[in-house]
Amino acid sequence: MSADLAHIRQVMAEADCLHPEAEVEAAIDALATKINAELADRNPVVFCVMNGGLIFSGKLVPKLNFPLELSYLHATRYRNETSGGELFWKAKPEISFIDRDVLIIDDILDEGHTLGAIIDFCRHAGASAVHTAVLVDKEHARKARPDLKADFVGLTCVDRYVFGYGMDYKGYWRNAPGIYAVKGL
Ligand SMILES: O=P(O)(O)OC[C@H]1O[C@H](OP(=O)(O)OP(=O)(O)O)[C@H](O)[C@@H]1O
Ligand code: HPA
Repeated sequence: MSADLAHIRQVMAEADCLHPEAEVEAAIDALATKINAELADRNPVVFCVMNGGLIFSGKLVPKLNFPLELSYLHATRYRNETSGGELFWKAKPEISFIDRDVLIIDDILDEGHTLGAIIDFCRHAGASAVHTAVLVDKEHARKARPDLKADFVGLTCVDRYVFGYGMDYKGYWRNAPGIYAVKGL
């Protein structure tokens, strides 16, 4: 079904900006500094989690100043909806990472089902260490594994449905240049 573009435009017009572009860019800079300090000698395989991780990865990876290999994987459980379902692998990693450090880059750690499943997959597939970077960690008490934290977190956000910087509202506004919360959600 095609999207109602008037509704999509209205969502942007009415959204609350939680983190403007300059703040997000500063957070990405700070994350890069930390990752450069911690992973410089690890020769990692870096995986962008599509689709949401695309913008964040594109901004972060060029700021990493050490040798790495870059690829992608695609696991999804929201499928353009605003609540999650079962995790579905659209693309498993193709590049080998046996006995390698892996760095997973995703846009948001919400309930954590997605990141948890990706970490499990990478460990079972032979990664020697799995590091995780998320642009946003959403603060609430519904985490699938309360002990699961991302190693590198750019920003936190309140418990609302957010979009921008790769995160979508019904497939749209991944291009929004800041992190916005949908009115009423
Ligand atoms: O912590 P969770 O509650 O599991 O949610 C976080 C995941 O949900 C989103 O992906 P989505 O399933 O929407 O796929 P997409 O990236 O292709 O939009 C987001 O990009 C994370 O990967
Ligand atoms: O708040 C969110 N926004 C966009 N995508 C998401 N995936 C999980 N939570 C969210």
